[in-house]
Parts: sequence; structure tokens; C-alpha cells
Amino acid sequence: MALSFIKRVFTFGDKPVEDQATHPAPDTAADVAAVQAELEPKSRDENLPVAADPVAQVEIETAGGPSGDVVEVVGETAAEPTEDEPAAILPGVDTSDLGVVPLSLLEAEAEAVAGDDLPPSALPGISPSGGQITDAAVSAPSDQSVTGAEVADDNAPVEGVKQAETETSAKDRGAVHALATPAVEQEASPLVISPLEGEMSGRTEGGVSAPAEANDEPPAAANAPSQSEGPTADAPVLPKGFSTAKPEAEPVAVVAPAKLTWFQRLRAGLARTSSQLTGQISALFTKRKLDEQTLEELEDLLIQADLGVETAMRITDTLSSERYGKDVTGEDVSRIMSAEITKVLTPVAKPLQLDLDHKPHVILVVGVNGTGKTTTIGKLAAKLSGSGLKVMLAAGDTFRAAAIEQLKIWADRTGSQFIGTKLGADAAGLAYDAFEQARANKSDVLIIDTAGRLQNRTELMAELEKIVRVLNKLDPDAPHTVLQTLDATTGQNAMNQVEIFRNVAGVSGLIMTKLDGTARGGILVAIAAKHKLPVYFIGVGEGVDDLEPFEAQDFAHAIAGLTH
Ligand SMILES: Nc1nc2c(ncn2[C@@H]2O[C@H](COP(=O)(O)OP(=O)(O)OP(=O)(O)O)[C@@H](O)[C@H]2O)c(=O)[nH]1
Repeated sequence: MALSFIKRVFTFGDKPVEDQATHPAPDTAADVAAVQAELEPKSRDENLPVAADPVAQVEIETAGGPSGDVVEVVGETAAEPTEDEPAAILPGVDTSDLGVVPLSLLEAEAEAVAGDDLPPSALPGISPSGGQITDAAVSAPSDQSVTGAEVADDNAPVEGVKQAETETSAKDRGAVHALATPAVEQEASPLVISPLEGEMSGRTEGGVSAPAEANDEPPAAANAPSQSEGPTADAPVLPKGFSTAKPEAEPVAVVAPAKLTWFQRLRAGLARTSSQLTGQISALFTKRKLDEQTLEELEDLLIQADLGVETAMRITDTLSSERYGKDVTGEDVSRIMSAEITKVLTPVAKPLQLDLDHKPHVILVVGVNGTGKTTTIGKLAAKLSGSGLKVMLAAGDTFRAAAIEQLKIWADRTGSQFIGTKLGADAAGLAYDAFEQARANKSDVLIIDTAGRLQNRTELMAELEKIVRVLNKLDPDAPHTVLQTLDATTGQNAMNQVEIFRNVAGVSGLIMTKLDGTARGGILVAIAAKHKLPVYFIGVGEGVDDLEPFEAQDFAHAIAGLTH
């Protein structure tokens, strides 16, 4: 089943043998020297914060590799942590003064990203068998720290994570701040003590679910009777803000709303576009025969919906040829609109082609800040590794600690290998190291995240070009796929983004994200008509499964407000 799924979603190129011969792996000293020269200087900004090396970090012997930075690799190649090295939570983030280790943030982040799609045991580092997040990688050298082993309890952490999900909304940038904040300070809800169970609820530590006996020194607040004691006559009367109620007694909202199908989410997301459009169209054609003026007005409406002049004209031309001088209903227009949009989108609705004769197949993911690169990488990794492929994720977004950590969580969740480097390090150097490592490990697919950048930031765009150049020197065909993510809520600006990223990074395919939100998906039609770039997938939610192969007709129906 997994194989048939991946065949539906991806295609695997059968590169002829002679093709491989023309692209030998450039292992020669000259190639390496050329790449090394390319990668100088390594750091874009000497002033950027560089934190202590994490314990789980491993110097990768890249035999002349250019980065020279300490690179964290998690997965098969991760080194065992040692006790006498300083531990860190994030690559490049010094956690030595954090106090209580906010492990919950890792868990809550994973859970928040995951939604309810995966069972708790699928969160590596939480389940005892997960083990991807090493003790060292999650613990801090504070006495109060909760080690990975302590947290690897079967039940408590899962409960703690569920609770933390509601309390710890810090994502992305917020997560960085939260990581630097002692977890206790984040507590807002009343301390809940369970006299029967003798443990402090995980939520009291900002979501870290730590059994009381797991700490060397029990927190002062946890002076509740132990499990064996049970409630006694001497039990103190707790002041306001405390409760002896068992957590189970709390009216926790457990009824999850029925999950919509992805098409329903797509339709809901595009409802703004479609209902506005169909409403206006219906109003336009009420008791009017189709004439030049109505055609012109219709064309304006279609252009306002971001569909682009070309597609708007196709629709009005077809409508005119079928119904000129006759009565026209809103349904007539929706039907023609859907058919014409389908014609525009069908040629670009293509599967992402993987050339597994060339390992690793390198996918570079680019796009403007917040368009969903990291999340999409996680979703792709889940599909690929779930189909038995060996996947490595590289945290080339060296600007944001939270982005590095976010990708690491996705790697853990999807069973992918992970390679990251210091905050502020050279992204091209990381790309080089990642490629070498993925090749050495015989990874099938290497997916490289990059920092979000506005298309008008020339120095950042130059950095992106450099990443492409470096990969290209290691393998003339790499990056084999350059994926650009587009935020469906953006509208017209997305066209601009494609134009510029295409020139700079050689974008070879698109993924439109956030089509479940308040999307303005019309622009994808205009982009397809103009650039004719493949659209591989659409994002219809934040969960791991919320990535669907792009289907032209589904999308057209959703925009035209037709039911499936
Ligand atoms: N609703 C919805 N949210 C999404 C989707 N894809 C991504 N997101 C959310 O969009 C936000 C930004 O996503 P990221 O993956 O961090 O975006 P990014 O491009 O890596 O961001 P930068 O690192 O800042 O460039 C996160 O909150 C994601 O959960 C989607 O398809 N639907």
C-alpha cells in the first residue's frame, strides 16, 4: 500500500546509465577545492550569536569539507552523548542558564505541529522507545533539569504534552523566547496536586510532565502526600489557587470536532474566493442576457479574484461563444469557469519526480518567510520515509533557532536523519556537509530547508544562489528539485515571489500552503498560466498528513464553488 501511495504521489525517474556516466560524483580534489573556495567566508555575520556546542553534536569529518562548523547529526550517525560535555537543547542555543529544562516545548511543539494525527508514541523523544531526542540533547546542566530518561515515562509525558499543547502556544519565533524563559515562569494555571497519585501534574512545570520521584529534589510546591499515604485528616487546607481535585475530574474538552476531508478544507479555505465570486456573478446575471457589458463586468470580477487576465478572458470567451444573447445563470458561469481553470491547471498538476538513481535526490526548499517551508518539509519527509525511503533533513535556515529546532522535531517524528549547524553559520556550508553526509549514508532523499527571505533582500537572495552553486558543484544535477512554497493567503504578491525566486534559485516546482485558511487561491491559476511550473502538492492544514497531491479539477471546483 505504501509503495502504491508513493507511486501516486511521486514518480521515480529511470535515468539512463549513460546519464549517470556523464555526471560522475565530483570527488576530485579540484572539485573539493573549488567548493571550498566558494564557501569562504563561512559566517555571514561574525556578530551573530553562536552558542555552546550541543552534546549531541558531532564533528563531521568531511575530508576537506568546507564548513568546519560543528554539525549536529541525528539519526544513524548521531554520536552518543558524553556526560562531561555541556548539554544544550538546541544546536547553537546556550541553555546553561535556563534552570528548569523546557523539554515540554519540544514536546508541545511536536504536538502542536502534529495536531492529533499521530499517536503520542509517534513523538520520538517522548516515548521510551522513540529515543531520537537523546538525553543530552534535551537536558540542561542544571540541577533542576529533567533528563530525557526521566521524562521517558509511558504515560505522564503524553498527558503533559496534551496539556502543554493548550498552554504553550509559542511556535516559531515565540518558541525561541520561550526556550530562554524558565519554564516555571510560564505557568499561569493553578497548581494541581493529586494526593492519591502523589505526583505534581506536568502542567505545573509549564508542560513538562515529570513524576515527582523523578527529581532529585522534589519541588517545594509538591508537598502533597505520597501515593501510598493517600489523603489524611492532617491534610493542609490549600490556599486559593490550589486544588486537590484529580486532573481526571477536570472538565477537559476531549471531544474533537470531526475532521473534515482535505477537499472540504480546501473548499472552506477557498470559500472567500468562491463565495465572493459566485455571489457577485449571480448578482451580475440576475435577469440579464449575456451582452458585452456583462462580459466585461464578469472579466473584471475574475481578475479581482486573482485569476489573471489570461484565464479571465478564456472564461468570458467560452461563455460568450456558448451563451451570447441568452439568459445566463450563476451555475452556467461556475461550470464554465471550473472547466477553463481545469484546463489551465491540468498541465501543471504533476507528481514530484524523484530520480533515485542519483542518491541523494536533493530537494531545496525556498520561499518567503512563513510560507510554510519547514512544515511542508516535515510533511514531505513523512510521506517519503513512510514509504520506506531513507530521508535526511538539513536545517539550512541558520537564521532562526526555532526553525532549526522545528525541523529537528519533524526529523524525529518522521524517522528522518537530521543535520544542523550553529545559529548564524553559513547555510551553503551546511548544504555542502549535508550533501556529503547524505551521500555517505546512502540517503535516498535530502531535503534542505532555507531561511525565509523577502524577495527584495538582495544579500539574502545572493546567499540562496550560493547554496545552489555549491550543491551544483558537488553534483551537476543538484539540487534536483527546487521547491518554492507559496502562502495561499498572500494573493497577488505570490506572482512576484515566483518570478524572483525562479530567477535566483531556479525554482522547478511549487507547493501552495494554507489552502485551508482564508485562502486566495486564484493566484495559483494566474501563476500556472504564466510560469507553467509544476504544482506538486497543496497544504491544507498544519498536521503531518495535511499535504495533498495537487489535483487540477478539485482545485478548479473549489474556486468555482462547485461541490465535488
Ligand atoms: N493552516 C495551515 N497552516 C500552515 C500550513 N503550512 C504551514 N502552516 C503554518 O504556517 C506557519 C509557518 O510555517 P513554517 O513552516 O514555519 O514556515 P517557514 O516558511 O518555514 O517560515 P520561516 O522559517 O520563517 O521562513 C506555521 O505556523 C505552520 O504551522 C498549511 O498548509 N495550513
